Amino acid sequence: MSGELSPIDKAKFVAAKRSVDFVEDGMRVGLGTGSTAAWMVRCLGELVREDGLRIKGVPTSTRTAQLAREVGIEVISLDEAKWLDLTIDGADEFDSSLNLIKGGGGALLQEKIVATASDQMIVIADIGKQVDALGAFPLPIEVIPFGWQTTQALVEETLISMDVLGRNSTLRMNGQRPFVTDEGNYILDLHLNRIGDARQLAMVLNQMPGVVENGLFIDICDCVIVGFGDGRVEVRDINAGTVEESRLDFLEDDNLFSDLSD
Ligand SMILES: O=C[C@H](O)[C@H](O)[C@H](O)COP(=O)(O)O
Repeated sequence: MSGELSPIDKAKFVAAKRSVDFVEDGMRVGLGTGSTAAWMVRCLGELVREDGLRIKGVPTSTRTAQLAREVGIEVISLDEAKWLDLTIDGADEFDSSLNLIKGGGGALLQEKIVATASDQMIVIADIGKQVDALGAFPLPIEVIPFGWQTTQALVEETLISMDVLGRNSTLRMNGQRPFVTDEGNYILDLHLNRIGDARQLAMVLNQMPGVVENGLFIDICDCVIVGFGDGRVEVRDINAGTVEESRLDFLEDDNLFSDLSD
């Protein structure tokens, strides 16, 4: 039951639950990837099945596509949708300007394409993801497998010359083999500790041959919904400059939450 869930899981759940209030009938919705986004997909599925909500979902990974179909959401490709009303996704870090690090689950490339093709991007996160400066979470960059070590050396040399990085990047592994993204690429995690100029870093990284995309999301997120372990939720809208607080008191009664807690 719900009592067995950690405060972080409760925080993720309440942020996800609040986010589906922003989904309206007929919308084309980008569906993020990760543990927080998975709660959101389940909450949306419940609305589809029980309230007759009609939406089309564009998943950002094969994992999310599978979950969305399982819970009853109609899945279409981004090319079928062409443009999206809203994307809801998790994040590994967010700062006060709502710039993000994403890609802890390796889905940054599709996530960035989908979020950029949306009228609005809402991030859902537990309060532990909030930082003063991005970079404590290792910054993922997606690289082409061909010559990846040469790309890694180029990245490191360039960042050392910018005083951003010591020789400290790692190839993400899946057991004994490199982790492979949905697009067939590898991930390098850059251990930066603190990123001074995230906008400049994002541009420099994407200019390097072999780098497909980086996990910095600059000026893409419009709103973050922050969940707390006690059921409190804050909706922070960067464009409106507003913070709306509420509390979800349903934790013990919520069917979906109880089901997932078992
Ligand atoms: O590649 C993965 C995504 O960027 C996730 O949204 C991010 O890693 C956050 O995941 P979680 O909600 O599991 O912390």
